Amino acid sequence: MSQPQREVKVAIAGATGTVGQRFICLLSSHPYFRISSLHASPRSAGKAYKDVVKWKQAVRLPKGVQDLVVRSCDADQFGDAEIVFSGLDSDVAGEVEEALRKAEYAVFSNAGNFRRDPLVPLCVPLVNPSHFAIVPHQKQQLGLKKGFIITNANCSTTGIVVPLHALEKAFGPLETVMVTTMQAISGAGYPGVPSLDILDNVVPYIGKEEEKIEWELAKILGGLSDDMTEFDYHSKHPMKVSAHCNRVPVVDGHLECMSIRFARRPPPSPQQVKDALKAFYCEAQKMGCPSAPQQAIVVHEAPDRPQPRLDRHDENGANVHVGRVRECPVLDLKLVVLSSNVNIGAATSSIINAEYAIAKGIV
Ligand SMILES: NC(=O)C1=CN([C@@H]2O[C@H](COP(=O)(O)OP(=O)(O)OC[C@H]3O[C@@H](n4cnc5c(N)ncnc54)[C@H](OP(=O)(O)O)[C@@H]3O)[C@@H](O)[C@H]2O)C=CC1
Ligand SMILES: N[C@@H](CC(=O)OP(=O)(O)O)C(=O)O
Repeated sequence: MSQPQREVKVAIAGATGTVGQRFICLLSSHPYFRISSLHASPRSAGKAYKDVVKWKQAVRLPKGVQDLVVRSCDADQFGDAEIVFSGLDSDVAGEVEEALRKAEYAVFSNAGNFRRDPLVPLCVPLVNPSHFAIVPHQKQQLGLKKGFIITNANCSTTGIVVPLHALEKAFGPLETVMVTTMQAISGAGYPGVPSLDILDNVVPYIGKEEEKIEWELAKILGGLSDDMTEFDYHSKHPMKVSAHCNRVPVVDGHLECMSIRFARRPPPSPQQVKDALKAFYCEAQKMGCPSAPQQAIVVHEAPDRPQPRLDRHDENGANVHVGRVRECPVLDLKLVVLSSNVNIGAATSSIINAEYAIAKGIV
């Protein structure tokens, strides 16, 4: 590919939030996406972006957006944008995204509202952009010409599904996945978890998170029916998944410890697994999506890596880091995964999804 011959106007809904701010950072230097409007709640609408945002990024607020007047999320406020990136709170994302789709916008969402919808792809761009093939059916069912919704996954799901997919590609289906997460506080948005709850502490509960991981993996790792109208949810090889989710006092970067069992006997060795993870090269890379990482999975040999503070900024947070690959005395294999929850776990995934959709002529 695959650079389009034109600039593509994009709007950001939820532009003032944690994910919205990442969208602004990433899109401000994008080769062909151009931010045309910013949208947030009625509390922010009508005011200059710089006056309403609580900017928490470690780079300056880009000049091009400072004075943009924030608009509401009513569909008639999105003008001539072709794509809407949504970092909306899930309390409002359902209604807003539905209205935007109906108004013929291509919506790439981080919110959980449509992930289980049988017409909507749940796409981690390093894993299953092949699911975009259901989009014509989504449009046809709803009587739309251009409007559709594509979501990305929960951020903890995203980190682990990349190596799990690489392992399924190399060694066949997985039978069991057990994962314990240590999730950064930025995952809870802003202001998020009160400092008196999280400092000097670990909170062993994140509402609905375990159920999301346990459900989302099967949709992402599964395929599509031959006629491209239904997801198969990995039903030929049912996979048992169990998750424990914890909030830890780290700003960005979710660390996840995982044990897995393969269907195949004997299972691959740790060395074979490391080789397969290093060799993993995905469709978004092949298509030349500008925001895709060079190395999708970085494998560490040092016994104390990956770590959030040291590894979350690699390739602008667009890749996934794996370490401590070793045999598991209960299942087959265990390893540690680190991913940037605000980048590949959120904004970067939506942006690569949109780049891929453009490369495939879906937008
Ligand atoms: N943080 C993360 O790591 C990840 C987050 N997500 C998902 O992404 C979405 C955004 O998360 P995050 O950025 O953390 O959340 P934040 O709470 O930081 O931001 C929420 C955004 O939604 C806007 N909003 C709130 N209420 C309304 C309303 N009534 N009408 C219109 N806009 C409204 C806010 O605008 P205003 O400032 O005006 O109130 C703000 O821009 C959520 O659905 C979340 O589940 C997914 C993966 C990872
Ligand atoms: N719940 C995640 C972030 C998130 O917003 O996930 P979801 O998009 O599934 O609601 C976390 O706290 O780290």
